[in-house]
Amino acid sequence: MRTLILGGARSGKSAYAENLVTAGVSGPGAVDYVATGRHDPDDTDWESRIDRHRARRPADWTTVEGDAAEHLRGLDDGRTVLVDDLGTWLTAQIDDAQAWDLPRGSIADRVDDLVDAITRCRGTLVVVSPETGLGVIPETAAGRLFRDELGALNARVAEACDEVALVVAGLPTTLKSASSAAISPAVRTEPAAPQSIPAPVAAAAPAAAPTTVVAGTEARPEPTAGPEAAEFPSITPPDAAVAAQARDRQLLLTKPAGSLGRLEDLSVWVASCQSACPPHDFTRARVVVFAGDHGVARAGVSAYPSEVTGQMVANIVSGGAAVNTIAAVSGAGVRVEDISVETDTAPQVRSHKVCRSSGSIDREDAMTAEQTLAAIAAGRAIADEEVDAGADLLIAGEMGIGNTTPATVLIAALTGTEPVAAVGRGTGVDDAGWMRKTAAIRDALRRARPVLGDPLALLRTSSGADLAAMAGFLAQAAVRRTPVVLDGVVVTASALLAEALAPGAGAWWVAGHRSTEPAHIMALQRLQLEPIIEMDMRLGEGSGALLALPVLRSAIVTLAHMATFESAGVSTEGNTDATRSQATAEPAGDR
Ligand SMILES: O=C(O)c1ccc[n+]([C@@H]2O[C@H](COP(=O)([O-])O)[C@@H](O)[C@H]2O)c1
Ligand SMILES: Cc1cc2nc[nH]c2cc1C
Repeated sequence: MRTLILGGARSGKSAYAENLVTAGVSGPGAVDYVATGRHDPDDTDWESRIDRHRARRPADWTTVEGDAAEHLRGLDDGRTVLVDDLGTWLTAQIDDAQAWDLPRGSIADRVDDLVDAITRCRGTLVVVSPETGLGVIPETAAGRLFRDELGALNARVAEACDEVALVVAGLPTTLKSASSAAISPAVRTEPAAPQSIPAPVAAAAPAAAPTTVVAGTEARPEPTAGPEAAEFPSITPPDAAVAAQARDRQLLLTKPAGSLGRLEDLSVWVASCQSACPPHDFTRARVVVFAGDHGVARAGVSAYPSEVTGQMVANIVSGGAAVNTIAAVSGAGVRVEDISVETDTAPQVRSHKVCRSSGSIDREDAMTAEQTLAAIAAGRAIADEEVDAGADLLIAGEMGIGNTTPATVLIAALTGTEPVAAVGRGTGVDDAGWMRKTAAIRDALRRARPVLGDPLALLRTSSGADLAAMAGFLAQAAVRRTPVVLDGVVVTASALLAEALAPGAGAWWVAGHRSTEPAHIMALQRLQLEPIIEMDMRLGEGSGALLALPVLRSAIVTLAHMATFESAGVSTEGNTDATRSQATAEPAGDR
């Protein structure tokens, strides 16, 4: 896939391109950043601009300087390359050819060479280029030459690329789209009109094989994993000795003992996860959005059609979803993974794809046993990739039309709740849709009950590949001693299964928020987790967890950076033993 990102000066084109690359990268160290700007020690403004760009890039990216065309030609299939940008590349070519006073076209051979390399590039390529042709005609001959040469170069590169976007004032507009993945009018901001929801599937429909096929349009072997995918080592809890140190340190800080309330518990938890008191702020917080479709959506259980799942994956890749905007404020990187989306998605987000849609759990298994293991293995591999790339805080988010149905089934099954008490409105189904959803959940629960004591079988019959992958991800985060902020009802349903697969994993998680879904409350109670915030959200994508992240960061800075009574010369009078013992008491169990 080749993508060209155009934009004016300070339009946000580089940040957009970086986000595009980061959202889809499948492994650590897999990004080459081709820096086309040349250093000029005499130009401090230019040098500080280069520094700013460099500081923004993840540490595990490889910076490549030199001949961009040559680098693109030598590339392996699996690599992702960001070329930033063609304006400085062109300047260097004109400089080298001393062509500023020559006629247009004097560096045609170099332009041909680059366009040829882009056309043949086998990796995933994102090219940034300035759009200079919209302003006033430059006053100098050199300025006019540059503008014209760049306009011609952009046109040729746009021709060679599959997708082209123009960024204006930070907002991307798609000029050329590779596939139907572009958002269609089916993505609504309001719930669908009832008549657009497919008719419900008859409850007595005969059981069928799961509607799962091999991913991708190209022939690709279905991913496999052995039984070891679901075997987790015993989980070691966060460091209890450091937790005690952190509690003691809280008492030294310039505030009445216990006055920061739950912030104090959170700071103790982070310190114990990091085995460090004082704890440090997260250096690489990451949200991974697990995307998948669900056959049960065809029973009319959601307010939106299944096509929205693939369309929203493209939206997340482009940086336009809620998760992208909130992550930017909370200081987290975004990655989206197509685990089981029905439609085709961009190649860079589907390297862990297990199947196209999961089965309709009201009448068939969600997956085969092999796919269940492959999905858990995918989630574990994604967690490993993130931790290996330096992630020190993980968030699981999800996107999948119909996914609150399997989530509710899992939670109701594991907490012994009646469907009517657990079923929520999801994306906003109307009353008729809610009744169809309740009937589907009732039918799915009937299929789930015989396998309640077997987490693997429960995932296979009653979840989805995306939920199974999240369970693997959450459990593996605990194996890797990496703290996690949970999101809404779907992520928390997967967390219940992760705890069943890897007992003790829950000690590494906090609940970011409480969504409006009734089943979410039950799942949180079962995990003994108290949500950090409650904002009546029901979006998913990791949005609620991301909103809680600044609270977690605040907990860290208070414990790490507040002055002590001693250092600030503040009297400890009144900081009585009574308040002290109250504050040092073990947290009530709920985090
Ligand atoms: O996170 C939640 O608690 C939550 C609650 C309701 C809906 N969602 C999102 O909405 C979609 C599922 O809703 P539905 O109605 O299609 O089952 C899926 O993409 C979720 O991310 C998420
Ligand atoms: C547009 C849309 C965005 C979402 N994000 C998570 N779930 C979603 C569901 C819909 C329908």
